[in-house]
Amino acid sequence: MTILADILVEKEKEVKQLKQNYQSENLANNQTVSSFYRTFMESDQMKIIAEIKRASPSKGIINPNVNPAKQASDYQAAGASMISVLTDQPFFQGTMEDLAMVRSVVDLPILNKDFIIDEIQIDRAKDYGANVILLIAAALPKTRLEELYDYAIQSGLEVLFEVHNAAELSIAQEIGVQIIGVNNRNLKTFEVDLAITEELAKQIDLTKTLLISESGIKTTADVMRVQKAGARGILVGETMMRSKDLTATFQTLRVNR
Ligand SMILES: O=P(O)(O)OC[C@@H](O)[C@@H](O)c1c[nH]c2ccccc12
Repeated sequence: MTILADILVEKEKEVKQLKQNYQSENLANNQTVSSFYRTFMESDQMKIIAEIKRASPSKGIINPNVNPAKQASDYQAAGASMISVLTDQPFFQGTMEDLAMVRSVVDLPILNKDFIIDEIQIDRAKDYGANVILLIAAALPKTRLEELYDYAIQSGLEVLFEVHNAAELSIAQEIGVQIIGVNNRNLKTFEVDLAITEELAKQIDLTKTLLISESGIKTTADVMRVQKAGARGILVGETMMRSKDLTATFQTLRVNR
């Protein structure tokens, strides 16, 4: 089995439990945050999405003792445009409480990074203060992706729709998503290659679609490469979590478009 398949088996269990125990508060999200799509599309700078990620299946333990609130406010102070919070527990050691803590200290949009397979996770993301959810094309059939996409949009959330190859990109385009994240890491083999962003970007209408390049970004040259391909933002986890000097790291990863 691939790691993605393993993760999805665990998610099925989590969702089953949630359905028994979790009562969505259906809170109106009344904190006004700016639109992810609009602010990124209108900016002439490459935007940085900084992630809170304690561990991962590909890298093992990265930064287990991170204080999510402190880390998020440091990200905001250093110039992040959005914070991504990994909330998967079994494989990434994240929690929904991490997300709630981050929400209480930043006013940036927040991405709930998880493996979403059911509407109840979208309700929960919103209840805990997320503005954006991730949908991973490789995780579900197209009909289900479309249902979850529509549900999230109707709930007032934005969706980062993640693809890794041309077939998944076609699905994104058929659904008509506004924001595409190209994951440079193959979730089945963990191989990372920035050429994936370059290849897929050629097939995207970048005047209408917001393109984010995700994973494996460490150097100025990496950022310049994906920005040249057409990305308006980068999603960076490990490099941020290992940084001893976030101001310097942000300077390294900041380039003009
Ligand atoms: O730590 P990195 O290589 O900078 O990657 C960050 C982010 O792209 C990665 O965490 C990620 C991208 N898509 C995902 C889907 C699920 C879990 C994690 C991810």
